[in-house]
Parts: sequence; structure tokens; C-alpha cells
Amino acid sequence: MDFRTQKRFDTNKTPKSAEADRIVSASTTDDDAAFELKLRPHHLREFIGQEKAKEQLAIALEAAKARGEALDHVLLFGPPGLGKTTLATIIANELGVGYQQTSGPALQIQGDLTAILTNLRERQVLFLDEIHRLQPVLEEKLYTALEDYQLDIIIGQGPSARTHVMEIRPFTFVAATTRPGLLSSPLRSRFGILLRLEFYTDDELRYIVERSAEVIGVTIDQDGAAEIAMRSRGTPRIANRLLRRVRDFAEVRANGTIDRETAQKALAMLEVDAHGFDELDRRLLRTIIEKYDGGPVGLNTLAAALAEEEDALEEVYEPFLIQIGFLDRTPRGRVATRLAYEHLGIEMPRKTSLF
Ligand SMILES: Nc1ncnc2c1ncn2[C@@H]1O[C@H](COP(=O)(O)OP(=O)(O)OP(=O)(O)O)[C@@H](O)[C@H]1O
Repeated sequence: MDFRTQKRFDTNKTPKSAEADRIVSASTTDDDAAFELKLRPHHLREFIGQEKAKEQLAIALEAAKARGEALDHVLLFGPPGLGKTTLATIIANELGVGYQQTSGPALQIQGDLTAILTNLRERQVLFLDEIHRLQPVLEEKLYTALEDYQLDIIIGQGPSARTHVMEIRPFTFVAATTRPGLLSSPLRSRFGILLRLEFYTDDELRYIVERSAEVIGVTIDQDGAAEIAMRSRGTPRIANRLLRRVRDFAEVRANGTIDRETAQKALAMLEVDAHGFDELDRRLLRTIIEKYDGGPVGLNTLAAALAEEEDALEEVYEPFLIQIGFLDRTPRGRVATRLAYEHLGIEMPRKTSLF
């Protein structure tokens, strides 16, 4: 079996090109979907990490429940795979209300949005993933819905067209984005609760791996879980995916139990190194160092050199490399840091000064 084979990905999701085929991709694949559903925590107390966001949310949930009102609209932002969808479903569960999910790219025409908004149940959660990819005309339509629970519907065409204002039921809009900077300020101002999700620590990821192993019924010891956690790029989605692949390996090549040695062997076979880097990360850093003297190099030039999409570089590869200090994003372009040189075993040239 080729443990690296990753399947197609949901076209409604952001990842593109080679990114979708990576074992350490933070983007979801069809293959992940059923598995993720099984592993998704249902309540805030089961949601590991993100203490700041959780505390803010817990207070807002309690206050909304006490008042018997719909929760303020929530914007969740941060890199893919950190639990935005999970938190949206948890919000609905904690409030004991209905949940409906759609995404920016899935909404193509005004009628789609109108149908969803007019069918909302009292105080339910409407989750919209990838809100930065929502069409501007639909975004404008959302404004009055979010602010006054009203919808402007145009009846007829041309000079005889009339605008009819329709009331909709109070609801909680939860939106997610990996690119908060792309949202317009009128849209951003409609959210009362802004929650930034951060990369997880190794300890938090170890808990997530142990919890997931219990849910899927595989025996894992602390060291085995720590080994997977360490290589998961701060991302639960990757931790869960690596756990599945390591479980396959443990069942086929070992006694089914995951300990440090089994995890190390499986991850070495998958070519996921101690930082959770795969060939693509190494190629990215190597390209900056070898082709562009360590940078700065512009995003579009880098994307062309790697035959990758700019969005994929910016949204998926870079955040983690920046977070762990291997890459710098400067106004003049991307720069490889000393850690990147050291990791690749390349000597960093001394900076020359004219003075
Ligand atoms: N804090 C957490 N504790 C336990 N499991 C988690 C946590 N966060 C995420 N997960 C798991 O990681 C997987 C991915 O999470 P989720 O789909 O919510 O990410 P996302 O941020 O919405 O990603 P995307 O933006 O790509 O849709 C899910 O299977 C979920 O169960």
C-alpha cells in the first residue's frame, strides 16, 4: 500500500495544486471528511487548546443563553485545520439550536442566499466557511440580514422593479476565514465576536491524538502520541491524518499498538521529518536559498518557481514556516532565516556591508 496516497479534495475548499496531495496538508480531503466527523468534539469542554478563544466564547454563550437571545455573530479566523468548523458546530450544540453549513464558493446566486436566510429557524447557527470568497453582491445582501434580520427582495425587473423588505428570524451567523485581511470593513463590523485560532502546542496535539486514538479504538502510548504531535505542524487535522496512517502501519508492520518506535518508522516512511516538513516545505526553503540567495523574493516569483498557486503558498505553506521561525515575510518578499539554513545543512552567507 502506498501510505502517501492522498485522495481528491473538496473543490469548495481553498487548497490547490500539489498542496492537496500532501500528507501534511492542513487542507481537508474527501478522505478526511468521514473520519473528521467521527472525531469532532461536540462540546466546548472536549475542545482542546485555544484557551483565549474558548474563554471568550464560553462567556458569550452563557450570556446569550441567560438572555434567551441569539448569540452575536462570530468570525473565526486562522490557518486551515485548526478547528473553525468544529467550533461552529460546538456553538450550535452548546446553544441547543439548529445548524446549517455552507461556504463562500458554494453560494453562486442571490437566490441561494435568499433561500437559506428565509428558511432559518429561530436562533439557529448558520455557518459560512471561506467567507473571503463570497461574491461582493451577496456580501452586500448579507449586511441588513446580519444587522436588522431583514432582507431586501427585489420583485420584478426594470422600471417596474420594487424592493420588498422581508423579516427573517434572529439567527447567529458564524463565518470562517483563513484570510481575515481580505474582508471589507463593513462586513467585519457586523461581527460582535472575533476569535483568532492559533497553532496548537505539541502537548495540546498529544492530547488530541490520544483522544482520537481512543475514539477510533487504537492503542497508543504517550511517546507514540508525542511523536505524531511533534510532526503535525501545530494542526489537529494533520495530527488526525498522521494518526490514521501510523495506525495502518502499526497494523500491517507491527502488532497494532502505536509506540514511539512504530510511529517513528511509519513517519520516516511517509517522509515527514521531525518538524513535520515534507518534500514541498524543503523545496520551498531550498528554492529561496539556492535560487534567490536566501531572499527577499516576491510571492509571485516564488510561486512561479515552485509551480504552485500564490494562495496556497500564502494560506497553507507559509503560516507554519513563519510561526516556527524558518521564514520571514518582509515588505520586499520572503526571506529564509538562519534556522532554515541550519535545517537544510546549508551554510548561511555572511552579510556584507558597504560601510
Ligand atoms: N481543539 C480541538 N480538539 C480536538 N480536535 C480538534 C480540535 N480542533 C480541530 N480538531 C479536529 O481537527 C479536524 C479539523 O478541524 P476543522 O474541520 O474544524 O478545521 P477547520 O479550521 O474548520 O479547517 P478548514 O478551515 O480547512 O475547514 C477535525 O477532525 C476536528 O475534530
